[in-house]
Amino acid sequence: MPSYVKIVEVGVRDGLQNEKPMVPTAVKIELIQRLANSGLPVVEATSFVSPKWVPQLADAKDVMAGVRDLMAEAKDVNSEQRFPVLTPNLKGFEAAVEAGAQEVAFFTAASESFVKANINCNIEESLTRYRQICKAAKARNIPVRGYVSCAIACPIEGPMSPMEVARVAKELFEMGCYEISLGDTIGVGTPGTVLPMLEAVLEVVPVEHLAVHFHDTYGQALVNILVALQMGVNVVDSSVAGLGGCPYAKGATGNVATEDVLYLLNGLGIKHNVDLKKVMEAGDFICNHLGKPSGSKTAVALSKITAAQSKI
Ligand SMILES: CC(C)(COP(=O)([O-])OP(=O)([O-])OC[C@H]1O[C@@H](n2cnc3c(N)ncnc32)[C@H](O)[C@@H]1OP(=O)([O-])[O-])[C@@H](O)C(=O)NCCC(=O)NCCSC(=O)C[C@@](C)(O)CC(=O)[O-]
Repeated sequence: MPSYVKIVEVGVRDGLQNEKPMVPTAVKIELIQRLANSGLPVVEATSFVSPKWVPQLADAKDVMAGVRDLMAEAKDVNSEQRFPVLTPNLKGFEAAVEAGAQEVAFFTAASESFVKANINCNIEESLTRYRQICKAAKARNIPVRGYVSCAIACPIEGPMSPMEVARVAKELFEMGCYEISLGDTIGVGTPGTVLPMLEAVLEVVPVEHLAVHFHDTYGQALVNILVALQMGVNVVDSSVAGLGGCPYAKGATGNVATEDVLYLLNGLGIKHNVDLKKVMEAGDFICNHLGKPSGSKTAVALSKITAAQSKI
């Protein structure tokens, strides 16, 4: 089991990208600010994707204007805090760099159908695009993270082969990604499927370069995270208040809630350097704005205790 886990907060990007009503840019920036203030080491800020494909993130450039101030503050206090953005092609990468991004991430999948539906190309074409981004990023000293979606199953094709997940992860690692995030995009995995997938990937990518990204559709995310931790993975993606979903899988819920992951890590005595209370406050802020209840069981339980205590 690792002694420290790095949480990659993806709620502002992965969570909000699925929200239909437009969230004002100022709300997104305040959410990023609140999450950064909780001590989260990585807060994914937005995506430089086509606004026709993801209208909610059409304000990426303006969001980054707010993030630039946070990056300056982080530098002032000598913090390693990072605010990566998603870039699906060279056009997105150039726009992200121009907007001040200091780290980027790109995303492919183990499923041909999902890659086609998500970025309108096949897996090999996506890898070719990403080699171009890696080259451009290396020239500017910009770290690059890679996602493999459908690491367990695809909403269109069904169960995925662990060998194919490993093949794509290896390609991303070899082209220069410092971290590969394995996504159970539709949250169908259990330890029975997560274990063989991780075993296959660990054959080709060193564990210190892996992250896990579980959606919680069937309530299996925490147990899957535990399996990953037991295998030595120490980077976990999560989303404040469990925001999110998958546009291609009806009923798929958001990422595992950051608050729930923190509660698990506290119980295991694993260090994370994040203030759970401040993450809960950030969750309240965005849930109030969206008019939705929190998807975090921990946040709901702890809020009830606090409310009960305030009545005594
Ligand atoms: C990749 C494309 C752009 C291909 O989309 P396309 O339609 O094939 O692109 P194209 O190259 O043919 O260009 C069409 C138009 O898009 C523009 N365009 C082209 N590129 C960009 C760009 N970067 N930024 C802004 N605009 C762009 C381009 O300029 C042109 O504009 P027009 O001439 O028609 O006005 C599109 O499919 C796309 O943006 N997809 C993004 C989908 C997405 O963001 N999905 C969610 C993220 S993945 C995810 O959530 C999973 C993850 C990571 O969380 C892990 C997990 O849970 O599994």
